[in-house]
Amino acid sequence: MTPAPLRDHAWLKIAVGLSTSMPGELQFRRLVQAICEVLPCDAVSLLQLRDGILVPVALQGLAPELIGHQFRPSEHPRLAAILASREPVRFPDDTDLPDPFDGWLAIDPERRADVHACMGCSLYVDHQLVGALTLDALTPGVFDTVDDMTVAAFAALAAATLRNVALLHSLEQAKAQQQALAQELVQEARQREGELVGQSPVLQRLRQEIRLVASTDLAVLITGETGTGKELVARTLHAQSRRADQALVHLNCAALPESIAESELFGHCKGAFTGAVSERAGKFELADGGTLFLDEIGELPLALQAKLLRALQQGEIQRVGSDKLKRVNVRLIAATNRDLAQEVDAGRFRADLYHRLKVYPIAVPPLRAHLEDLDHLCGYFLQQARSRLGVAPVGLHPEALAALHQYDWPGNVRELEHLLLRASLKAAQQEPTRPLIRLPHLGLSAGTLAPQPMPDAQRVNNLPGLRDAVEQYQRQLIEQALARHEGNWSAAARALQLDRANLNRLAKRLGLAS
Ligand SMILES: Nc1ncnc2c1ncn2[C@@H]1O[C@H](COP(=O)(O)OP(=O)(O)OP(=O)(O)O)[C@@H](O)[C@H]1O
Repeated sequence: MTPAPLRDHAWLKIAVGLSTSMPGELQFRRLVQAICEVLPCDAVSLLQLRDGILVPVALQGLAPELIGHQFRPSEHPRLAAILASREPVRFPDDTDLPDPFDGWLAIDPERRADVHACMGCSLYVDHQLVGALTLDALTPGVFDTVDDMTVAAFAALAAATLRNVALLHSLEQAKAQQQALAQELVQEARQREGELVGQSPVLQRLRQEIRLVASTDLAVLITGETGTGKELVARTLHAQSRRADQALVHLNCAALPESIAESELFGHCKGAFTGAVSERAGKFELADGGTLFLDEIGELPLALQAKLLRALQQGEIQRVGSDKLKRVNVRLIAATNRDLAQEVDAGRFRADLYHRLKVYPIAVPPLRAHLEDLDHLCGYFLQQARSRLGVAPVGLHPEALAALHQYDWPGNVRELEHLLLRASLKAAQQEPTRPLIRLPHLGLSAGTLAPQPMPDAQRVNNLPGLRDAVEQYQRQLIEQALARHEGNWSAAARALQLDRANLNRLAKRLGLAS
């Protein structure tokens, strides 16, 4: 066929459609319109193969309601023949094979005319069958003048359009998935947002600091011993910031094998390394608009520290395997129980990153520095334990509370939380209706208890008599034995070389048992 100027125009329109991201439906429609302009046909259909069924995605010259139909190739021999061939297929005008579009031509509103001339071409993308293009006309023999090359060129364009639209669709899906994931993280952050319990001056100051820095976008470095509540402080800070409606993305740098650390932080492209089977966003991208919480930052490998610094300085990240930079707007909160200044001196942490992170340092105090909050914290965790274990309200014997006040809490608030959970379980097992945590339930051996300081006045004026001192010593020995044998009175009696009844009597007299 000799291409006419109008026809050149049609090719151009298709090419422009392919190079833009116009909606899929529109691209398909433009394509079939252009084919009708170039070729002498009355009807064109572009069919997409979905799970073995041909589904019309664009029609020209055919009844519009056909768009909702589905065509099983096994029920339509002409379509089956088109799919079975890599070359354009022409059907003789007098073929016995029924045409799927008989009676559906739009120029025949009575739906009476049968299609006379018919041809079609299968569509392939990367050697994969993706659909079919069909051309129909009422005039017999009209396609005899159309050469295979022109039809094959249209088929290639149709296949490219199908691929283009599928690609755009999957990109949109990936974006939607990413947004859904970010939203999930926001929800999770809200659910896990605990309450910072305590009214001591130390905690009041901590709360003030959180409030002060929350309203800014400054990087915050939270330091403190393990279990002091650094993560809780980070969550509270995010919840009080203007990013509260966006994600708080948590990354524990200590649990990050060096080999995947970069991809976890910055994401990767498909094929960037073995196992990178698909494109994946990193934590930085997921936190875009929100907060990235890097826990245990002191454990981040040196090589990654340099990349993190660059991302913070430039506000741009690069997925592993990609040469494109992506702008991100992320507020960083980092936490560590290491002395980062010391790590810098030892050459294990970059000084420039350290200074960048500690724009606003917050030190979370150890529990022994705010023991005034202990009663309040106990109440809070006992209530939590009760609902977690599904038991009756759990009480705390004054002696047990006194022992908790004597302990020096190397594991801080987390240790208290776990200890009370364990003790609640033991107490509820012994007294299900009115569980009461007693000294032995705590499992604290006397050796771990710090000596209780005696008030000065008592020390001078109120020295214990011998009897009191002996009783105190007996009490201590019994408590130790009970703690060592997890509250088992018979085992404790054996360890103390007493019989069980004598131990009971003695314990009652000393106020250790009722
Ligand atoms: N003041 C507090 N009020 C209520 N709960 C607290 C408080 N401080 C800590 N907790 C609780 O103690 C547990 C440990 O806290 P968190 O995980 O925040 O500690 P961390 O300092 O981040 O520990 P690590 O350094 O080991 O990661 C959590 O369950 C937390 O909710």
